[in-house]
Amino acid sequence: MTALLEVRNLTKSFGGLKVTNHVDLTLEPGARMALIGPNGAGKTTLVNLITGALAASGGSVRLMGEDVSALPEPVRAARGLIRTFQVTRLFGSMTVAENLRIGAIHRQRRSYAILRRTAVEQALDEAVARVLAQLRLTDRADTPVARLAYGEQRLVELGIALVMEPRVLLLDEPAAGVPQSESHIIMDAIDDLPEDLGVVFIEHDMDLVFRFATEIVVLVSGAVICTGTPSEIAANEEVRRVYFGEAAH
Ligand SMILES: Nc1ncnc2c1ncn2[C@@H]1O[C@H](COP(=O)(O)OP(=O)(O)OP(=O)(O)O)[C@@H](O)[C@H]1O
Repeated sequence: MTALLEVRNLTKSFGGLKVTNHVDLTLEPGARMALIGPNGAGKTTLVNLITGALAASGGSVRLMGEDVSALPEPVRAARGLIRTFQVTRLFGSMTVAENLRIGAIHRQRRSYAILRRTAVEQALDEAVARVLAQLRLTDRADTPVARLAYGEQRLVELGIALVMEPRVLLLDEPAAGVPQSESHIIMDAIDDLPEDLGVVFIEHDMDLVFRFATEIVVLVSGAVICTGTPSEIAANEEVRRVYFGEAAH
């Protein structure tokens, strides 16, 4: 089976500072991969290199077997490499459905070009309705985003990514800023995503990581120090020492 995403030897330097150091990652369909590491470990930079927001100094990114390393960010997005941001970027005065429609229009450009106008409108409505239902936001469709609780705003942000029909979804701290009592709503939504999708998420809350990840990648000083299942990572001495700050015995 071809991996959804294959990152090989990815490297990035800012001047003399190597912030991504020969990183290898493989994401299979259905994976929920958590990217963890101390502040400044290079997690966001790695996501930016994968999406093409930042140009790599070396290495390659393959999406469903195809080398996309030389492609700009919008072209990678059009092929299904979609990301969300640490801080929400929504249109507060517009409704939930209108925000999702913007994502749907981006998607439309890539595949509805041959349809008639009414068919396009219908396809947009259907795509928005599908994602609203998937995220249990249907009853919020006509509410301006600024009136939603922050946790729901983050769900809308996830919705915009979903309406673009990702094959690989990269989430930069999807539950950041959401009260802990509500963060499971977002993680449950991620957990419920279609089986054939691959998800990479940056998360600092270890409870969420160990509850939702199928695979964990530990990044320290730009390099992957360990990759494994949650139980393998929990048992790894080096991770406990370097990342969780436990004294070596
Ligand atoms: N544009 C830039 N120019 C110079 N250095 C940068 C730039 N962007 C990031 N860095 C540096 O790269 C390193 C990694 O930053 P990055 O934001 O990727 O880490 P992170 O693991 O996502 O951190 P956090 O958990 O705090 O979000 C840091 O030392 C940061 O200062």
